[in-house]
Amino acid sequence: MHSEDPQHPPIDWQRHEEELADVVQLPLDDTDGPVLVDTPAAQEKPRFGATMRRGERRPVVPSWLRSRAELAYTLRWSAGYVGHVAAYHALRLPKYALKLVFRAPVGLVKAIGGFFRWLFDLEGEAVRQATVRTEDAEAYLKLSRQRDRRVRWRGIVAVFVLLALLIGAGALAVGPQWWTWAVSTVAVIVFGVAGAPADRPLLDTAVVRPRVAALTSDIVVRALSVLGVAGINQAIAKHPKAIGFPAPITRDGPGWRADVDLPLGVTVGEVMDRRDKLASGLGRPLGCVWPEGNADISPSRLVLWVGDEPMAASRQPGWPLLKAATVDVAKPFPFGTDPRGRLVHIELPYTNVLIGSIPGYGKTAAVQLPMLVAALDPHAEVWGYDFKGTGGLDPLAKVCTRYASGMDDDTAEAGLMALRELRAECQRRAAIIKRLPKDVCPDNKVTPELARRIKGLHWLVAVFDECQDLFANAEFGKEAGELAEKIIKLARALGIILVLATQRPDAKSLPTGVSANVGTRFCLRVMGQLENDMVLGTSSYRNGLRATMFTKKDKGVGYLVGAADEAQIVRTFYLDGPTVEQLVARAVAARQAAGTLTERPAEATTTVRRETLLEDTLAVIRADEPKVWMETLVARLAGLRPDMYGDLTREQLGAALKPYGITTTQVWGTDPDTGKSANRRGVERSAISDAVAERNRRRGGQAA
Ligand SMILES: Nc1ncnc2c1ncn2[C@@H]1O[C@H](COP(=O)(O)OP(=O)(O)OP(=O)(O)O)[C@@H](O)[C@H]1O
Repeated sequence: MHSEDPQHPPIDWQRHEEELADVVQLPLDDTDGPVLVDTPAAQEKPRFGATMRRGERRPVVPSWLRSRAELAYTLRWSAGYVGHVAAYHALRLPKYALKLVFRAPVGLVKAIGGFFRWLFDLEGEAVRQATVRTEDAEAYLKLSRQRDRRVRWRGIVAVFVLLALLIGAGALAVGPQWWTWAVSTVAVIVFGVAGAPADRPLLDTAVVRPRVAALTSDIVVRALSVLGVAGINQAIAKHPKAIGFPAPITRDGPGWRADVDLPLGVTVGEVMDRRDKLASGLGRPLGCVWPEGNADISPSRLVLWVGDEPMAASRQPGWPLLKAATVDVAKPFPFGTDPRGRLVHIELPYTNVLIGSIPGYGKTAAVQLPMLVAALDPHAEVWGYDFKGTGGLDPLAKVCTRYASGMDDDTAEAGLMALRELRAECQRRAAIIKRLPKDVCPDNKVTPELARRIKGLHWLVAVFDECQDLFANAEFGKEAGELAEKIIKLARALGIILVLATQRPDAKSLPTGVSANVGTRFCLRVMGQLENDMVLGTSSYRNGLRATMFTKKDKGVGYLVGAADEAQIVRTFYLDGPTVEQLVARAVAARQAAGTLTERPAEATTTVRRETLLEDTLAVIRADEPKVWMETLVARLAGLRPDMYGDLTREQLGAALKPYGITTTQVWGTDPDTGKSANRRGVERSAISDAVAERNRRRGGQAA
């Protein structure tokens, strides 16, 4: 009913209510009586402008045109497709020519037959015969007259055609030879095509396209109704159109996209939980069916994308940085592709990265990507720690300033030392930034410009793969967790990027202070809500981000949160061993050219065993020696354990002792070979005995 209709003036609710109150003595005081809740004002539709403002604007330029990489990929694909089809048919040209030659006589006979049928109007013959059989004289006369008329004018046309053909033939006879060839070729092609059997086309099939059924609203509704979600079934039983489609189902990349409004009270999470049933209802492989939520609109808005082929099986383009000579860490880098085949980028500056999954689903492969990006930037520093010791990151060791791999306490301790160093590095960097003038560093943070220009503020990417083995370590875990939390909170603005990967994201193996403060999260397949929420953030599971829906085949496929406004499903780029080695070789070359490879402290390659180094050093210093030169220590250690310390240099020993807080000082002493006294680098015995005591105290405390 229209409110301006003079027949139906707007209802005066106020008056009715007052009248009603007079009759039934309704209390009108709204504090202690029923209130009229559905007021006319509330029933009004929102004004045009308000709804327009909330409307979702479709992108003007399609996504594949907006991204340079995607445009390049689409153009490359199109060129490749056209090239393939052209080459395929070019090779078969002789075969096609032969086919045409053999088919041309049949085509000629067909053409002549057709011509005579047309000339004598033979199509109508059957009807004329029928009128003879039924002895319908009038109809027969009509048809015969029509036939005579037709045959007359068709005969005249035929005479002209024949004349034209004769003149043509004459011209060919007197014209140059190539005319004859040209006309014969055209005639063979035309009659060859006309003579082709209907079931055997002339051209072979250059590209076999997989046949996939289109997605329709009926199919979607049917699939949703077999999920066993009570809310959906009841709503459909009451009203067959209870499931709404706010936008037409469209082709989106290599698949279909359906925007679906689930019935009231049903959430997208309930559908995502039953992704396998949904796939079965749609009659598609599981890897093709990707339900997503759009919580900005409503928890019941489902965006269903159904791919033509399973995501894990579809061909992924190569990593776009495969050919790059150098890379800039400050720029977003391609991390993977989404189900629609579009590139997904992540940024490293000002964020930390957490990657989690059950074993064997692509954590190490995912961790390698930011590591390689940092490695390919000759001015960035990379640290790598692998606490499971399977050697997944070994190929990258060459470009790491610090690297350790192993599942022993040594590696865990090295990890702890690295975290202590990172903490100290944070303080150093903060001090540098504080000293910088405000116009150079207005936001008190490392900018790409500062990272490039100022020594000590370069990007530092520190990777801790299988970090659960560090954080759950009985001896070093607690301190490591506390340090990691502090670093994560501090380091973002200071150019330090922590990348953590874990296969056991629970409170013990991943301190909540760490998991709560990471900016970029990538969750591959996990088994439960707890792990899911530890990696993706609290309430993620409830909000429909469920990495539990990934199946056995979804290797390298996970939810990426924090890289864009919305969570994205991403399949990471997978680089095999030889490819990684190639990239590392290129990174090494770039670093050599830039003179940054030499920055690696000798400690990174040393084979010094940390657990005995302190004790061994203390053992070779006599109790009456307060200070000892480094070279004396190196010589004595080599004498103590030649196989272990035989190749040890002063620099390596210094670097190996540094993480324990032992620094070298000037020591006055006498050279035993020359008898001359001199001031050289050395260490104090007390520093070493303090470090041993501190270590024993820690171990004792842990054991207690
Ligand atoms: N993006 C990807 N695409 C395809 N396959 C992948 C991808 N990422 C990983 N895989 C496959 O998964 C396997 C396991 O990967 P990876 O070693 O990185 O897993 P992980 O989670 O680190 O395992 P673990 O916890 O045992 O160390 C790889 O060997 C590879 O075959």
